Amino acid sequence: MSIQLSLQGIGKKRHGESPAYLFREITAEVRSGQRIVLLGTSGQGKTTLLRILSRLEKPDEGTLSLNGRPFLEWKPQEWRRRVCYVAQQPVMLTGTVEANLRAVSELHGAAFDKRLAEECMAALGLESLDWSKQAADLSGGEKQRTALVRALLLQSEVLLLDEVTASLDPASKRAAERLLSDWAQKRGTALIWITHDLDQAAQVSDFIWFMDEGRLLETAPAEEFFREPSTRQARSFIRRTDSEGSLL
Ligand SMILES: Nc1ncnc2c1ncn2[C@@H]1O[C@H](COP(=O)(O)OP(=O)(O)OP(=O)(O)O)[C@@H](O)[C@H]1O
Repeated sequence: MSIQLSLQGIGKKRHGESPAYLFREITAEVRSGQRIVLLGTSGQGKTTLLRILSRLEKPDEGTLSLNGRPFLEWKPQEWRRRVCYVAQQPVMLTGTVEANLRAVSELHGAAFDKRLAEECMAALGLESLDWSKQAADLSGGEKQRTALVRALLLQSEVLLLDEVTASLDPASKRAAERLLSDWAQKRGTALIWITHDLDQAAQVSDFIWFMDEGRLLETAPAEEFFREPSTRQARSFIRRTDSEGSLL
């Protein structure tokens, strides 16, 4: 499998004048079709890291490369088409559901694949949603699923998923997990997925990245991570998360 995205010594300083780092020395590789779950307690900087990976924020240290080409050699929009960030709070554009679904292809001058959009909407239980409805009038869960489909239609090489099932009911959550895993397997899209739900993490991951104390402390095959985490911090994280259900 080819390496798609490479992170070399990525660091981000804390806001303000403080010389302290939110995280640093993040080095890892992401290969085609890998399903990676990014775990860690609140405030470790998981969202910030994903935003750096899609170039919505700049790192203070280190470099990224995509398919062997350093990030500064890519136009930001070209990069973001390939490394797509899906936020926890879906941002709906003004206009209809259909306008939202078409927005991505319009932005990138590509043909709109209506059939693919219909298939994805149906896979997420939105087959009867009226596409002429104003996106602003959708429920939270409908918005989250529509935003996910809109991102899938970009057909990026890497999808960065920030708690994208947080406002879904259990059946819709399972449907999203299935769709995204199938998507990774069939298309070779790599997924980096933040979740606080350890059952979901075990379900949707091949690899776990675990952040703590401002570092990427573990990168391990998921089965190995859950069976025998190699750091005291990860053991304690799993114990606490298991006993509390989640660590929001
Ligand atoms: N330069 C910075 N960029 C982003 N966040 C920063 C920075 N400096 C300090 N912070 C703080 O660090 C935390 C990082 O938040 P972030 O959402 O990235 O973490 P997270 O691990 O995803 O948390 P959660 O699991 O709660 O979503 C926030 O409390 C933020 O205010």
